[in-house]
Amino acid sequence: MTAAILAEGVRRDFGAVSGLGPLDLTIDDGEFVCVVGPSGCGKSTFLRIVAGILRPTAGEVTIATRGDGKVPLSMVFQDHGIYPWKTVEQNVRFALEVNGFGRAEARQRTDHWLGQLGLAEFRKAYPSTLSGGMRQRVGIARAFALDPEILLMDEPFAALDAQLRQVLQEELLGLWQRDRRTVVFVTHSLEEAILLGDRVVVMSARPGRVVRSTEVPFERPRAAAVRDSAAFADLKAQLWDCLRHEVDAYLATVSGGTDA
Ligand SMILES: Nc1ncnc2c1ncn2[C@@H]1O[C@H](COP(=O)(O)OP(=O)(O)OP(=O)(O)O)[C@@H](O)[C@H]1O
Repeated sequence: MTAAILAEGVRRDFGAVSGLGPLDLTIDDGEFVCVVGPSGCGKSTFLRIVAGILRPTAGEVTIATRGDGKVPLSMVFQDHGIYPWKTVEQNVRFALEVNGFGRAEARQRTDHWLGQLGLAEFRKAYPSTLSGGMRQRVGIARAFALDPEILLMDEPFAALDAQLRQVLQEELLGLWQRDRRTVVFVTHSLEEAILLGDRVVVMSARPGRVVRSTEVPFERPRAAAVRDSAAFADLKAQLWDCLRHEVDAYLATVSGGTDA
């Protein structure tokens, strides 16, 4: 299998602060990888480097796509990343049109995804009039509508209520099972990571490196009920053992006030 994303020795410093790495990670074409790690370890920084919106201080990320989609790569940001001066509908349609979708297809995809995300009746609303969770749904609708070959998601469901989160997790699983796009999904929830991912990557405390990479053994298609199995609980406990060590390291730096 070919690598869709190959990260080699990727580091990013912010002034005197080492934000990330060196990080090495290979993500296969069509693989769904979930990334967990303590707060501030560099998860968003890594995604932004993969997305090409931030340069690494050292190292390299190589992206290889199949070329069978109109959009090679798209990202759902933690802070929504939507335009405040465009309506909900315009935010989604504009992204499609600038990425080469014709007007009719852009309209059809916009309608479909606004409907899927419960935003149809808010299509004419401006983002400032929406709740944080709704703004996040606009960002998700836009990314899903683009159907990119590589989808980068930075805690996309964190601001949503539990029910909507579950609906969208299942929607994302369904989409992925149909098209096998490459997905890199950052989350604070181990449960979400195990439910969705082919693999869970645990990052160290800042500057984040990969400390564990574990295949998720549950068969696809996967439903939310897999969460109730003993094997799920067991895997979650194993990953938490590893993650807790890194969270403790992070807490020690915060309470010690060190910056190294
Ligand atoms: N523009 C910036 N200027 C200065 N420091 C930055 C900048 N962006 C990120 N950092 C620092 O780099 C480190 C990694 O940040 P990043 O946001 O990637 O972490 P994260 O793992 O995504 O955090 P969280 O889980 O809290 O969202 C943090 O210590 C952060 O403060």
